[in-house]
Amino acid sequence: MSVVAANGLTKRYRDVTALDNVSFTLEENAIYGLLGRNGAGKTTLMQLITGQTSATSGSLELFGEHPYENERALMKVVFIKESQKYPTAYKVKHVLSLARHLFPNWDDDFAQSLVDDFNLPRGRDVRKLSRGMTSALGVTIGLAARAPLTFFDEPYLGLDAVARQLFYDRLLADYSEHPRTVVLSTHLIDEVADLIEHVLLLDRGKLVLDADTDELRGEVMDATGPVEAVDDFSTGREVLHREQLGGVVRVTLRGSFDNAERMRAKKLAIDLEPVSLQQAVVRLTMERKTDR
Ligand SMILES: Nc1ncnc2c1ncn2[C@@H]1O[C@H](COP(=O)(O)OP(=O)(O)OP(=O)(O)O)[C@@H](O)[C@H]1O
Repeated sequence: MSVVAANGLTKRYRDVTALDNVSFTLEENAIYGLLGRNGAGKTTLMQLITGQTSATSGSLELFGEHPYENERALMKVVFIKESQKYPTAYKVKHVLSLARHLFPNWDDDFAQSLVDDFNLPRGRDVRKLSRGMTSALGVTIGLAARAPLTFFDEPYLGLDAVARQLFYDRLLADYSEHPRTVVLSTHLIDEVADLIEHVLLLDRGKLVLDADTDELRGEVMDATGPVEAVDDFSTGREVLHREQLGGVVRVTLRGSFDNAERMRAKKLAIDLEPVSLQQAVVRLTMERKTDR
């Protein structure tokens, strides 16, 4: 059984179609990157899966059940967002004890070690935490909850680079000991590129990419060389981007590049280079734009 199964999922708000006929599954024990530009529909999708809103049409299953107002299914989920609000007059330690009661798989030792790692002041009122400390508290809860399905909706925006790296390291180490399904929604794509195994890319409500990260890396390449040779080599491949300077052109291509093809590129004096995940995502979303 898939952890999440969405079929033809659509969410409309008056004149905005936030999600448009989206179908995908989230499987057990994998780290997903939920990517897309501002307003692409990422938060809406996470809100639907976590039962915070209902779909206009389409079907959605969470652990085989309908998520809306379904406590049993939702017990298995933790959703951490950037602007997380906590009860007023709560101190950090109170938030942690609340979390201990909310999440069945909560690991208190792990939570305490994260509090130390992030230098969180246990006795401080949550309203008086800095932005970064608030993010660190969210990250601590999201990790220590060890929920079978964990969502991080950019909760680490306030974290500095060192703290973000700490988060990635702790996530990876804990995930390898306690595998679960993790969804990271982020704009810092290159930072998480080595972490995410699968990419879901939304573009204006549509799911434009649902691919394993490694496969994607192998199928999006920059080819640079003499115009005629590159144009010849591009035939049969999707051209995501093209830049020409005099007689030299660089194109971003999507397709398969086996050894024979790489040899052919070499013979044609074409320099073939894989693009970063961030670059691939930028090209894929920009290409859609010029499509319309
Ligand atoms: N409650 C709402 N009422 C009306 N429109 C909404 C509502 N929530 C979201 N939208 C619209 O739906 C679209 C998708 O928004 P969503 O927050 O899901 O995007 P996102 O990918 O999470 O964006 P970001 O990266 O900026 O956080 C946007 O056009 C947004 O304005």
